[in-house]
Amino acid sequence: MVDRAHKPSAISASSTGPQPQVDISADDSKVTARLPTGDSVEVLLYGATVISWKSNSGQENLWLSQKAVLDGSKAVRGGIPIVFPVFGPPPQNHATSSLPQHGFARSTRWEYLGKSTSESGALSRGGDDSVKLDFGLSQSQLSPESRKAWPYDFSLVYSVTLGKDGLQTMLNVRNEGKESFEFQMLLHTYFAVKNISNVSTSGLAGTSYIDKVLDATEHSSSSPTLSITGETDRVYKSLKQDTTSILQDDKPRLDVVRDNLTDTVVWNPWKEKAKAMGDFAPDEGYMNMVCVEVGSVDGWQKLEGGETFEGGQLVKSHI
Ligand SMILES: O=P(O)(O)OC[C@H]1O[C@@H](O)[C@H](O)[C@@H](O)[C@@H]1O
Repeated sequence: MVDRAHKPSAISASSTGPQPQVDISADDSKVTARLPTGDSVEVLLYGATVISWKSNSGQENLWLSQKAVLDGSKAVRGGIPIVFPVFGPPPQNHATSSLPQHGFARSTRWEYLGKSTSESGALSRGGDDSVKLDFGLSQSQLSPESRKAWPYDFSLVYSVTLGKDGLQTMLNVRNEGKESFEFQMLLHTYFAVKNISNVSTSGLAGTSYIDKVLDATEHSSSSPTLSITGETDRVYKSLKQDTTSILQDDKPRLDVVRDNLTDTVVWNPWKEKAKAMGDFAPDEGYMNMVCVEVGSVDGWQKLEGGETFEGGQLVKSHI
C-alpha cells in the first residue's frame, strides 16, 4: 500500500463547491475518466499505463498497437508505459543489472489510489473541470523476482491529470528505506500521427544526443527540426528548451512540456523492426506513431533515505 501523504499535489485539487460533472469508472483492470467537455483518458492498472487520451473532438492522441497485450502478461505496446528504475538494457555492474530492459514499473500491476477533481487547476482555465487520478506502486507489490533484482524500499505515486487543455503525467519517487538508491525514469509516450512522412519535431536543437541506430555515440545537430525518415532512436541529453513539439504537415499537433526532467528520447522502429515485433500491429503502424519520451536517463538520480523526486510531462493537443 502506497502512502499518498508524501505526494505533493501536481495541481491544486478541491472537493468543495458544486459537484463537478466528471465521469469516472474503475474496475479490476482499468480506470476511465471523462470530462464534461468530452476529453477522456483510460489507464490500465497493469503498469499504470495510459492506453487512451482523447481530445473533446474525439481525436485519439496516443498510438496503441492493435496487438498490444492488455491482460497483464506483457508490457503494453503503445500508450504511455512507465520506465523505472532503469532505461534500456541495464548496464553491467550496477544495482539494476539483473532487471529486464526498461525496468519493472511497466510490467507490474499498480494500485488505484483514487481521484481528486478541480475547477481551478493548471489544466482547467476558465472554470472547467479537471480530474487527477493517482496510482501507487511500492516494493511490497513487486514480484519476488523483481524484489530480488532490485531490493530497495521505494514507493511511486503516478498522477494522471486530465484537463481540457491537456494531459499531465507526473511520477513521484520516494526512498522509503535507509539505504540510498539510484534510478532512471522515463515516460515512453507513443503519440498518434496521421502520416510520419509529414511529421517533424522541434525543440531538440543545440544539444547533443546519443544515436542508438548509428553507433551509440554522441552527435549534435543545429537543425531546428527533426524529420523521421527511417529508423530513429535518439537520446537527447540536457535539453535547454522545455518543450518538444510534434508538427504534422508543418502545423503544431502536440506540445510535450518536460517538468523537472532534462532528457528526451525520440523513437520510431520503422518498417523492418516494426515487423519483427510480435506485438506491433498493423505492420504499417510505424507510419502512424512517434515516441517522444521525456525522462531522466543520462546518468542516475540518487535518493537518500526519506528523499523524493518528481518529474513528468504536460502534453497539449492542438486538435
Ligand atoms: O521494445 P521495448 O522494450 O518496449 O523498447 C522499445 C524502444 O524503447 C526506446 O525508448 C528505446 O530507446 C529503444 O532502443 C527501444 O527499442
